[in-house]
Amino acid sequence: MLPIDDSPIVRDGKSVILAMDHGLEHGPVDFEDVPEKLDPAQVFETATHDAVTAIAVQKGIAEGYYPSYENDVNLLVKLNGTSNLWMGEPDSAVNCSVEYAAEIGADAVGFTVYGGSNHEIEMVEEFREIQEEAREYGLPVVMWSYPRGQGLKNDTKPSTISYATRLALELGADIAKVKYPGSREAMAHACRCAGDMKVVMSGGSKTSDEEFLSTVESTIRSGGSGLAVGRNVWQREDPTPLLDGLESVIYEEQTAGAALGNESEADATDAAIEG
Ligand SMILES: O=P(O)(O)OC[C@H]1O[C@](O)(COP(=O)(O)O)[C@@H](O)[C@@H]1O
Repeated sequence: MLPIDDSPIVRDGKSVILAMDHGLEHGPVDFEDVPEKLDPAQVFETATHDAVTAIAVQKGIAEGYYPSYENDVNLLVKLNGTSNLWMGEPDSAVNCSVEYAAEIGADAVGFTVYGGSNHEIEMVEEFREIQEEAREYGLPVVMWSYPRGQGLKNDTKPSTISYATRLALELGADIAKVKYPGSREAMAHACRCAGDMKVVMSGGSKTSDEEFLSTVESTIRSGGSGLAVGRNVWQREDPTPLLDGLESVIYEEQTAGAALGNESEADATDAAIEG
């Protein structure tokens, strides 16, 4: 892994990567409740919030919208992706090279590996190529480490998530993005399995502010380095209050309760120290 604390996608050792590749991965259905967010410029605007250290998008969105925001946001280009129209074993087509991502201004690259899929072997070979090329450009590599496929039905089981972080470490990722395994203990184990590599939590479908910030707090207390989140942020009509909360929980290590204004600053600090 690279020493990436000086990378623009890291702030005080932590990251909040705003993911917006859902139009490809899930389709326009994810935008049904917030049709105005179909305009990528709106999500780039959200990414200008101080809490956000990078926006993660596919090549086409990067080409079209990053030039207007290059002074205000850091860019993570996702190098592979699959649509929900694909009905086969989990796989992800490589649709952008590291060289092209660097050319259009990427500060980092992202790549999905579905460990356990029938396509794991090819995906890992593709990851080798992009990881080594990214080293030449000095670009951090974020692995969307999502074990799934064949017999792997529950992709958030603690043993699956700790395997996901370890797999990312062993294959040379700089940050592993994994689903939350359901408890602080399980997340702490997954982080230990990652050695010194950073682990960020994947956001998941939209939940309440309370539930989401509590899970994020648990991730930070477990040794996690932040999150890569999409729907929980941009599916909110006004994402700013939640991003303010994420800033408190992730960078200031406040409790979720304090971030939501439900407990005093002193209580929050005490809890953070004890935690
Ligand atoms: O494959 P899944 O689990 O449906 O989710 C894929 C999506 O989740 C992410 O990894 C994270 O986004 P969310 O925070 O909205 O879950 C996206 O980058 C991606 O589009």
